Amino acid sequence: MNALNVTEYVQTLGLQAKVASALMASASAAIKNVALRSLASQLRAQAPQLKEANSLDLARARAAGLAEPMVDRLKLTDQVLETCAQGCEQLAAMPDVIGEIVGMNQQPSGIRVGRMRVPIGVFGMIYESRPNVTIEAASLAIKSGNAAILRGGSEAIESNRALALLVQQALQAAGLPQDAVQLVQTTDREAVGQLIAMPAFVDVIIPRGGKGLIERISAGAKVPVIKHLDGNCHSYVDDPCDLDMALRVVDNAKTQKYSPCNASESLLVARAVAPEFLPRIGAVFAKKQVEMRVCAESMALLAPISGAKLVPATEQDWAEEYLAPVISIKVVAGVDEAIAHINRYSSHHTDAILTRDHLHAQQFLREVDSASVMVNASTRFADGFEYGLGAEIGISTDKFHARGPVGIEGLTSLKWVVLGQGEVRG
Ligand SMILES: NC(=O)C1=CN([C@@H]2O[C@H](COP(=O)(O)OP(=O)(O)OC[C@H]3O[C@@H](n4cnc5c(N)ncnc54)[C@H](OP(=O)(O)O)[C@@H]3O)[C@@H](O)[C@H]2O)C=CC1
Ligand SMILES: N[C@@H](CCC(=O)OP(=O)(O)O)C(=O)O
Repeated sequence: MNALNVTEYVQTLGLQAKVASALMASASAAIKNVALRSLASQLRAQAPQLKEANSLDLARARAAGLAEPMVDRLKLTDQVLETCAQGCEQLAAMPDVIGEIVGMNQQPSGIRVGRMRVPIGVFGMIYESRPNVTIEAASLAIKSGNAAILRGGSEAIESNRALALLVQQALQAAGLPQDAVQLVQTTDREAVGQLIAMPAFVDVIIPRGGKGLIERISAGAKVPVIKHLDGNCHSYVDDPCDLDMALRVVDNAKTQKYSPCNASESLLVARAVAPEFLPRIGAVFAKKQVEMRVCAESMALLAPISGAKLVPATEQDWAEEYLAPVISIKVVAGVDEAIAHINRYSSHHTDAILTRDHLHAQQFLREVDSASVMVNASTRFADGFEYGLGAEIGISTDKFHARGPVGIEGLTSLKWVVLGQGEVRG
């Protein structure tokens, strides 16, 4: 496809999505749920074909030397497909919020005023090479009565093509327009440039990705954007703290998976507990070959651990999202310094305090300026499914419209409805 063809191609997707969005907005809850259940059963029935398509992506990624955590997120295993299928079924079982009217109140004039939840229309989404996101985004689009144009990462193109075909078949089987969910079939990045510049067809753009993507979006977007950006997430071990609990939680937050945006990239430790806690967590990281980028005080406490990969931290490390077996570690005076450090260096995605002090916990919740703030829990919980949303579009690092894990409500807006009986304004 040349540049002109890409432009025309994406515009066609936009036009088709716009037409489909009107039909989706008026579709009944029952029909949308039929589509979701049909998609779930097809994900199970077609698992061998989906894994075959996925194996093409995996072979290409490995040949290109993609890092192991990134290969891991590209995989469509039986377990990943089953989780996707269950997610569709859970969404189907959830109440339909479209058309729901809230806050209806009678005014002195006699009119009754409330707000109705409606789909946004068409959303365009650009996301990483994680094929299960295609199903999460498609199923949320269906349930919320929107149309979606999906542009997944290029390493996942074969998997995404196979998944998008199933989604369109499920839509058709339910009598819904198949263009309600369309995949951008080219990996040419020109398509992204076009997708973000079509206000006539696309109501909102949802980018999930790192700094390169956001630069492109900031430079070219002509429609509103809900940013889902990098996660430089912190775990802060306070004084006083249950250090056995902190050990479990920090280990999970860093090492359960290295690629997700909600993995902790930075560990802060209160000075009073550092001599006891740092050697213990350092031994865990050493065993798992996690490189530690450390402040001078941490270095002195961690140096005796055999096999520890220790590197003096630079200023850049405090702001870094590694997405790899690497963590930055800093000793701080206490909760005030921890909060100040987090507000300076965090990407405002998810940050956690591990503490026994109720007032410190309350202070952390109030003062840390991030989309999710947690007490005594792993940052890895920042996830739509874990928050009870059924599925997630991603984790918004914006403050407006939607913040943190975005589910059905984030894909809707509230319009005013006014019910009268012939009242006129005096
Ligand atoms: N907040 C959230 O919900 C999430 C955030 N992330 C963040 O994403 C990043 C990791 O994923 P990674 O794959 O490296 O992210 P990238 O930003 O490299 O890629 C994400 C998507 O954006 C596209 N893209 C990237 N740069 C450009 C550009 N200049 N022009 C057009 N398209 C572009 C990619 O396309 P192509 O395939 O062509 O490279 C891909 O589809 C991390 O920072 C992570 O925290 C990830 C998941 C969820
Ligand atoms: N909310 C998701 C994280 C999604 C995410 O960050 O994905 P990725 O960056 O592709 O590994 C989860 O915890 O599963």
